[in-house]
Amino acid sequence: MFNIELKDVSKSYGDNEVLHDINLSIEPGSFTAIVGRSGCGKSTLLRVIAQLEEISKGTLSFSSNSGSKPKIRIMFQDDRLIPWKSIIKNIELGAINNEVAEQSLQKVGLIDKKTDWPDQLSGGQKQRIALARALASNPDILLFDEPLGALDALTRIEMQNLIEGLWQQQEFTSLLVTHDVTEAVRLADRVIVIDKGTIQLDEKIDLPRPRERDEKFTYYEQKILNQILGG
Ligand SMILES: Nc1ncnc2c1ncn2[C@@H]1O[C@H](COP(=O)(O)OP(=O)(O)OP(=O)(O)O)[C@@H](O)[C@H]1O
Repeated sequence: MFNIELKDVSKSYGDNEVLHDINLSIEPGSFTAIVGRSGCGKSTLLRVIAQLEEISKGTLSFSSNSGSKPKIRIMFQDDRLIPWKSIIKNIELGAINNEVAEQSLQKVGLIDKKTDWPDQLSGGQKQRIALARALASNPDILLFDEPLGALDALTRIEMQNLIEGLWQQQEFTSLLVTHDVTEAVRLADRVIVIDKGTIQLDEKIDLPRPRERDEKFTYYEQKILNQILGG
């Protein structure tokens, strides 16, 4: 299990400094949500952690007892399935073998779709397949870049429950970028609010699971929303 450590991390695109001196330590197996206004740098932070972007300043490190490198997977708003491969073949791309791919498909409840083509599935089903593909590789760290943003409200809640359940089972470290504060409070142990490339609020969510939208839940929602809107 890996600790993710960012020290004084900045990221610029030309003259545009998108992240400024970010200091962040993320514990192994934790679930962190990153929220903030559009364009505040959420996705950039995720891509930096995924090492899809080079940082301009500071250090990013992953520490563990084993000394090995973490396996990091990322899930996007679009499913990124390969249209000319069947569902099971898509999942096998992430899996060690066929058996693991089938288990993963079972976990997301779509084993009966294994010989279908991506085009034959709904948007919600395709996102479940994308999740199955990411999980089939048994990642240490799973990054979610607004993966539920295009789904209808009911499918979204179903997916949230699925992600929560699988995270509890497989114990990977989760980082979720979302616009939806309710989603962040429902899923995360910790919610980070970013504005203008810096961390404005780092809130521990101290609620039992599964979470109910009770008084304490709405307290967190309101506090986080106020920070985003007022910050
Ligand atoms: N590849 C890039 N080249 C240049 N500028 C970029 C690049 N990627 C992002 N940016 C800029 O960095 C800033 C932050 O973008 P980012 O995608 O991280 O924001 P975000 O908070 O995820 O936004 P949204 O919620 O709208 O997805 C924006 O001003 C954006 O234009």
